[in-house]
Amino acid sequence: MSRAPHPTTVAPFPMTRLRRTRSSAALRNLVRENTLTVDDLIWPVFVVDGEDHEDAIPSMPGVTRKSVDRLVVAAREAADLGIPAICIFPNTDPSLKTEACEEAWNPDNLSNRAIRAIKAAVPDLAVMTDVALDPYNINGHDGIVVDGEIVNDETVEALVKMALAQAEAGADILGPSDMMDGRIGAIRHALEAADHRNVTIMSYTAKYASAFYGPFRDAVGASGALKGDKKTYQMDPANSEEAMRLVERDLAEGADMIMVKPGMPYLDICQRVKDTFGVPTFAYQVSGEYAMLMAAAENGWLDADKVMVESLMAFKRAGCNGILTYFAPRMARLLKGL
Ligand SMILES: NCc1[nH]cc(CCC(=O)O)c1CC(=O)O
Repeated sequence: MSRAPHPTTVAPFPMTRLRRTRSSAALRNLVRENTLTVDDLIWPVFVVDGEDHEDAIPSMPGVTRKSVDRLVVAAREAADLGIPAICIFPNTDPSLKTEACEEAWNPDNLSNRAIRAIKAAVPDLAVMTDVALDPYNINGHDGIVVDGEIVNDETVEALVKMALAQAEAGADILGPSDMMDGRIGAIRHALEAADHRNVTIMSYTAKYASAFYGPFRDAVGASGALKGDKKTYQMDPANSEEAMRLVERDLAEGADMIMVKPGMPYLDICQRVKDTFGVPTFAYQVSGEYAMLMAAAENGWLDADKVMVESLMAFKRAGCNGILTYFAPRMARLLKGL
């Protein structure tokens, strides 16, 4: 992954034939610049109330919402495959959604129950969370809405309570995905004050206002609630300089890891972040990217395994340390030859 300066010493043809090192699998293996391993994978999962229950998400073929008991089984399987981390997203009962989003910091909410159950059963698997109010918000927004405005500072106070409850439940990685200003610093201070010194923060730093989140919003049941769009807090897809400022800001506030989201349409941002800051950098291959590849595969237009491998390798080439991907178990199985 080290990037040499562009070579100026290439001998002219035919002394140099760049095809030579492509001429056999053995040579290709020798000169390969990047590798994809199971250590690169974080598996996003959906949890729902109930027992021994699982429902399909039509826009995400092969992905299901699972009750906590089933999620624990899936988490154990993921750990057995060598997947280092799982990321939990709750499908909250609509009756629990309010304007103030109090369910977000209920120590016994669905997400916190799932964290506890997984950490008890599979302690070595890192558990990541989503820190944002949308699963609990009657408005479907990531922040508290007052007179039509998504209010920043009140939201940050709520996010701090939510983050602390997740840390108490045993989360290893907190993932603030809300895009409010000042939330990383506020969460970091609160974690230190509560002696959660080793809880890490992977900030959704460059999170764009994207149309690729559609299937996810179906999966967590937020599509119906959301009025309007998220453009006053998520980034404009036209911007790259702004992403650099956000990364610098989040690092200064105490983020341990940086995320770019969505993934495939934003590989330039991944590469820029890694080249500029050299910090642990992750990409989220989001629901719409997964849906797009799987829909084509189900039509027989693309080979699912091949586009999975190629799309995930692209993140490594761009400099990412890892990828949140719904393909995680499938990719892990393929890597193991299963
Ligand atoms: N805080 C919400 C959140 N956390 C992760 C995703 C999207 C993930 C995906 O599409 O796979 C979203 C949706 C949104 O911002 O509307």
